[in-house]
Amino acid sequence: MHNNNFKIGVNTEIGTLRKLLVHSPDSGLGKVVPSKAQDWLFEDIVHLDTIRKHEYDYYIKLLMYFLDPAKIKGKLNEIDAEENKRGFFKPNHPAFHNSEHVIEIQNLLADVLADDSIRKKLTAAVCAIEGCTYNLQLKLTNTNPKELAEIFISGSMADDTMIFAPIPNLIFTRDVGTTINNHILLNKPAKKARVRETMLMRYIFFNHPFFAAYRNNILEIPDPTQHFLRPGDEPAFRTTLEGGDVMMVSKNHVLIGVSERTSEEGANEAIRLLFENNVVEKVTVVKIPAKRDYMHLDTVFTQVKRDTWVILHSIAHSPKYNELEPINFLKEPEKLETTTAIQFHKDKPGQPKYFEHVEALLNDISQNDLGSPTPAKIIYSGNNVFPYDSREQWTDSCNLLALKEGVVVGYDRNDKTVEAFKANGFDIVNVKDLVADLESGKVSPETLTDTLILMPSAELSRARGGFHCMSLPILRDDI
Ligand SMILES: NC(=O)NCCC[C@H](N)C(=O)O
Repeated sequence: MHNNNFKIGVNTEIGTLRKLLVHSPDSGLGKVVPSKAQDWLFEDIVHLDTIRKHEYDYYIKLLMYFLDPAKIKGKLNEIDAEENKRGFFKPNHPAFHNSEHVIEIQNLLADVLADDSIRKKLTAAVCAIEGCTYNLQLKLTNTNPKELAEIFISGSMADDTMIFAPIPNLIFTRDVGTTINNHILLNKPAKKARVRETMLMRYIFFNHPFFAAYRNNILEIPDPTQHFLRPGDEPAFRTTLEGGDVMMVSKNHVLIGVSERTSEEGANEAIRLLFENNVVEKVTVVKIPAKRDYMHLDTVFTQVKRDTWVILHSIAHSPKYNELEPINFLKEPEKLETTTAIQFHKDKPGQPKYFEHVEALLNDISQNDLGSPTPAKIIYSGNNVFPYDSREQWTDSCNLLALKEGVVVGYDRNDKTVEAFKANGFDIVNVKDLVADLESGKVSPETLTDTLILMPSAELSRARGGFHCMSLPILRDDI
């Protein structure tokens, strides 16, 4: 059924993207109610038709021109025709694109569920975490795999009856795992709303034929034994790690954010696994303030080119405090908004290296890991002008996806950040114009350089994640 030459391999954040996992907004996003929006980690309720037709579909089109042009080039009019009812974008529709480069998770799940034994096990597991009745479990076990995949993700039966909560954050595929060279590090979510996603992904990675050759390369973070012995639900010592906190910056070097979502314990386990399995030689832990605004490392910076990064200034350089102010003697150091970068080397246990600030780390990656002859250029969120710096970071100005080195995808709403890109010599294009030019042949993915592609964002940004979050790269070219 599938191509046996399926390869995975990512060793930078910016090499030309060849394959990624995505999930298009499913009906579950249209079921988020105001009273649950925060619990389900959405900032607001979203309008399903708009988020799909007027926002996310453009992302799929763009990805197709770059990663799988044969599926789209010359066919755009037909794909967009009213009478085709977006079939190209709907996983269970006969006209669905079924790309093996822009890979829809719901379809991988359906493939895995076609196996009777896996369907039984996974249905039992989902029913256990969602507290379903045994009768419902039997009914689900006997449901057609494609329909069942949709139910597991949306939380609703085909007749629209809700049987459990949706998992609307599955659109943020970044967070479920990370490709590190030819290994996959699975997440261990901090938030309850993301637990079912993780379980579905575990079954996919361990059972889908695409990943058959890599089964021994899947790294799972265990809980330490003493975890079970602690009284109560002690959140302070939980071992958690979410993919948005992991960045594969160069062949031998991974960044791990310790954040609202990834704990020190989670980072510790990940480092141990990466070193024991000889996956990389260096891991740098970047500790950022644990707050909702920052959530994951990729919400405060991402890489654009080997010598260019976009970052929130207060993360790049921890705010300077007036040491005469009493407040600095009253607060615990960790409650101050400081950010630290600590590098661990596989061959130098117990001898971490400290960076003066995050910008120094980024410069070290650009020059020493990636061979940039000139120091790193830093583009700041909101052009580093108050209050646009934090406003635009909140709407993902720092959360860009590189389609290739220098060509990045971001939201159209972060005006000051866009100005900063322009000032740094980047072309700014609107995705609608770009898609038209890619279709007509006026522009080609190969010739595009130094460009920020602006995407419509009014609804997507309410879900609190950008295109870095909405992508799980599994194959990139070396740079
Ligand atoms: N890597 C990311 O920062 N992902 C964004 C996740 C947004 C989602 N609403 C969440 O809070 O988990």
